Amino acid sequence: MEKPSTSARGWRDFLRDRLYIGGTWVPAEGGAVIEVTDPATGGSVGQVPDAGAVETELAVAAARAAFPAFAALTAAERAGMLHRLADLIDAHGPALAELLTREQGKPLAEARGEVGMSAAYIRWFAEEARRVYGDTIPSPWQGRRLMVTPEPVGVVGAITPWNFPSSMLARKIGPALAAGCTIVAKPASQAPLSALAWGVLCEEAGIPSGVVNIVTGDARAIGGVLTSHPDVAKITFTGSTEVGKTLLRQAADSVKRCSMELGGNAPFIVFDDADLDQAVAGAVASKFRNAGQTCVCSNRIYVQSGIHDRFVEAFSRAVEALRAGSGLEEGVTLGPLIDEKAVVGAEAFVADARAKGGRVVTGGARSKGLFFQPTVIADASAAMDFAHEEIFGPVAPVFRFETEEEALRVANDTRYGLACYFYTTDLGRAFRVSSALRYGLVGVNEGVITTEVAPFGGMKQSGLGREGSKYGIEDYLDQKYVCFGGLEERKAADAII
Ligand SMILES: NC(=O)c1ccc[n+]([C@@H]2O[C@H](COP(=O)([O-])OP(=O)(O)OC[C@H]3O[C@@H](n4cnc5c(N)ncnc54)[C@H](O)[C@@H]3O)[C@@H](O)[C@H]2O)c1
Ligand SMILES: O=C[C@H](O)CS(=O)(=O)O
Repeated sequence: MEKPSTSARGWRDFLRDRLYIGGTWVPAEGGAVIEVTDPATGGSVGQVPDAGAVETELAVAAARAAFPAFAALTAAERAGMLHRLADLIDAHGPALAELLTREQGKPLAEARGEVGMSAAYIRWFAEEARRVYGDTIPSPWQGRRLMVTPEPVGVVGAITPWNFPSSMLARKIGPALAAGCTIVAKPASQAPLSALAWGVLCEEAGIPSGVVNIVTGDARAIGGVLTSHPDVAKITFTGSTEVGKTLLRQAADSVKRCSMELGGNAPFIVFDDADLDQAVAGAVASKFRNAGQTCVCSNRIYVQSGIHDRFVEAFSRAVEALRAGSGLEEGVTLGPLIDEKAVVGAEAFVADARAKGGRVVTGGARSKGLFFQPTVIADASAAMDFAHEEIFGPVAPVFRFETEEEALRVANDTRYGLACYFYTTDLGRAFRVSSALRYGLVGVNEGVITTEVAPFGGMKQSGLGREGSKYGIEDYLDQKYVCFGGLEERKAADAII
C-alpha cells in the first residue's frame, strides 16, 4: 500500500468552514457561522457552519443512502480504507496537532499524542474489521443448522466533546466503519475544526461519499434529529453525564442502541507503602493532563496519614514546576482552560473549599485570560463540592485517610465509576483494592493508562458500553440468529418427479 504524500501541509490546509455531507462541502442553510477562538489568545482560528435540523436530516439521508453499498464491501476492503485513513493521519500529524492546539489549547506535545492515539484507534479497528466472526451452534434438533451472523446496525449518530476533539471521534468512526456502518458526527462547537479535518482525511482515504458526515452547529437541534430519526440505528455519545441522560431519554422513544462515555470523579489513593516519587509523578500526570480537563483526571487525591505530609510537600513542588503558557510554545506543560465558564468553575471550587476549611498550598487563582494556576488544596473534606462533582480543571484536592477500609469506602462513595488510581508496593493490597474499587478503569502505580487495545468505559453513571479494544466494535453489530431447517434427506414419496 503506497504511503500518502507527506508534502508539508500546514494546519490551515485542513481548515474547513463547511459541513461535510454526502461527500460534498456545504454551508449551513442561511449561511450562519460559529466563530472558533484560540483559548490561549482569544484570537480567531476559523469559522464553522451553525447548522441545525435541516442539515442534519440531509446528513442522515446521505448516510442512509450510502449504507447498503458500504455494508456490502468486504471486511478487507473496509480495512484497507481505514488503514489509508490512519496513514494520512500519521502523515499529517504535525499539522493536525497544531490545528488541535489552536482550537482546544492543549500543549502541542499532548496534541501530537492525541493525534497519534487517533491513528492508533483507526488502525486497531481496521484489523478488528477482519475479525468480526459469527458462530455455528450445535442444533438441539435433527435436520437443522444454527448460525449466528453479526450485521452492522446501520446509520450511527455520534456526538463528541471539545476536550479530545480528535481521538474521541476516532473511537467512534473506527468501530462504526469497521463494522460496515455509516455515521453522522457532531463535534463540540468549542473545538469543531479537528472533526472537519477528518472530513478532508476521509475524502483523501477514498471512503465513499455519505459514509462519514460531519455536521457542526446547534447541539440541541442536531441531537434532536439524531436521537429521533427512524433511519438512525444507534447513538454514541461522549460528554457530560447530564447531557448523556438527556440523549438517553430522547433516544428511548425509538429504542435506539446507545453507547455513553460520560463524566468521572476519579479517586487517586496513595498508601503508606507507596513509592513516593512514583505516586507524585502519577498524580501530576493524571491530574494536570489537558489542564485537568479529561474525564479520567484524578478528582480526589486520598493520602494515608503516614505518608501524607511528605506527599503534599513533594506533590506541591512538582505542581509548581508546571509551565503554563500557549500550547504552541515548546516546553509548555499547562495550557488554558477552554472558556470563561471553565475558569469560573475552577474559582468556585477553590472558594468553596476555602470556606469549608481547605488550605491552598499552591495556586488557587486565575492568572491571565483563560489560564488558571495549577492548584493543590490540602485538608480537603467530603463536605466540599469537589468531593462529589467533576472539577474539570487544574485543581487537586488532597484528603487524608487512616485505613484501607476507609479509603475504599470514600473512593467508592460517588455516582460515577469511570477511572481510579492507587499506589502501593504491597501485592496483596494491589489485588484486594483493584477488586474492591467500582470503576471501569483502574491504574495501579500508573496515572495514565488509556490505550486503544484495552476497553475504555465506566460503571454506574459514567457510561454504558466500552470503546477501543476487542469489545469496542460489539455495540455497532446486531447478532442475527439463523435456523436452517428441513435439511433431512427427503423420502422418495416426497421427491418431486
Ligand atoms: N467518558 C469519556 O470517555 C469522556 C471523554 C471526554 C469527556 N467526557 C466528559 O465530557 C464532559 C466535558 O465535555 P463537554 O463539556 O463537551 O460535555 P457536554 O456534555 O457539555 O458536551 C458534549 C457534546 O454534547 C453536545 N451537547 C450538549 N448538549 C446537548 C444536547 N442537549 N443535545 C445534543 N448534544 C448536546 C455538545 O455540543 C458536545 O458536542 C465532562 O463531563 C467529561 O467527563 C467523558
Ligand atoms: O477525557 C477523556 C479521554 O477519554 C481521556 S483519554 O485520553 O482517553 O485518557
